[in-house]
Amino acid sequence: MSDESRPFRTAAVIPAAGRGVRLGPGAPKALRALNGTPMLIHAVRAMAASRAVSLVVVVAPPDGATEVKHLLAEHALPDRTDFLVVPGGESRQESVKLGLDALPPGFDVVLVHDAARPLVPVDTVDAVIEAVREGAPAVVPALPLADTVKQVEPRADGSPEPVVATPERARLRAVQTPQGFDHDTLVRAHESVTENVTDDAGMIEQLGLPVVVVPGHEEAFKVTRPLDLVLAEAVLARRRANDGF
Ligand SMILES: Nc1ccn([C@@H]2O[C@H](COP(=O)(O)OP(=O)(O)OP(=O)(O)O)[C@@H](O)[C@H]2O)c(=O)n1
Ligand SMILES: C[C@](O)(CO)[C@H](O)COP(=O)(O)O
Repeated sequence: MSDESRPFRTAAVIPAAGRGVRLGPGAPKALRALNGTPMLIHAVRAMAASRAVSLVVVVAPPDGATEVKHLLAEHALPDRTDFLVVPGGESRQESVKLGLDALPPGFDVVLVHDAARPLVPVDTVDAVIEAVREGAPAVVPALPLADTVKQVEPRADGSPEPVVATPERARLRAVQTPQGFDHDTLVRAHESVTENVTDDAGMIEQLGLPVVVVPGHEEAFKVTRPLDLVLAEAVLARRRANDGF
């Protein structure tokens, strides 16, 4: 974390190297269009919308770095933000690590944000950054669950899975991105945790360090399956109607 003699510097790493298998056949998910603009560009704009974010590192599909550089050059983005593009890896975890490795020195706060969450509002981004600046080593935006969740015993043979527990719903949260971190803590986590995790905050938990939650936002949902594309287009249409955006 920075000392008090200089301001915090914040960078965002956007893992965008996934195929999007659950979305169905087509281009890599981050390059597919929402309202005519690639999902990745929406996600980049969402990070650059925060005045605190001075660098965005895009982790591109392994063979797509040149195409992503062209996309960044072709679309309007804030002048105050710098951009870097690096090729990604086999897993989300590996892609985030490659993005972290590309960060120049001098950043105190790092956001990790899925390209697949293109519509996160800037207030959520700023709330995450603020909580890290106030001293939390790791911060996640999250929402309470609408569904009851059952823990099951998976069955390889396809037979009905037995329920083994019903966690108390009031204590569960659905976690979104951007997740925010003290830079050195996140780097240490990516260097030392070898188990597969589904989010970066999970690595911080494995180091035994605290992770705190700030309110997430319903528009920060992840585009995973085809129906999510319908919802994303509807959110953009509502924004256009409300803001002329
Ligand atoms: N090797 C990978 C895999 C995923 N991601 C990124 O991690 C984010 C969250 O992953 P997810 O939504 O699961 O995307 P995919 O892995 O593309 O989806 P699927 O599992 O359906 O293939 C996405 O922005 C995705 O591009 C990545 O950078 N590198
Ligand atoms: C990081 C994440 O978006 C938090 O909810 C999520 O864990 C990514 O999971 P995925 O299975 O790689 O989409």
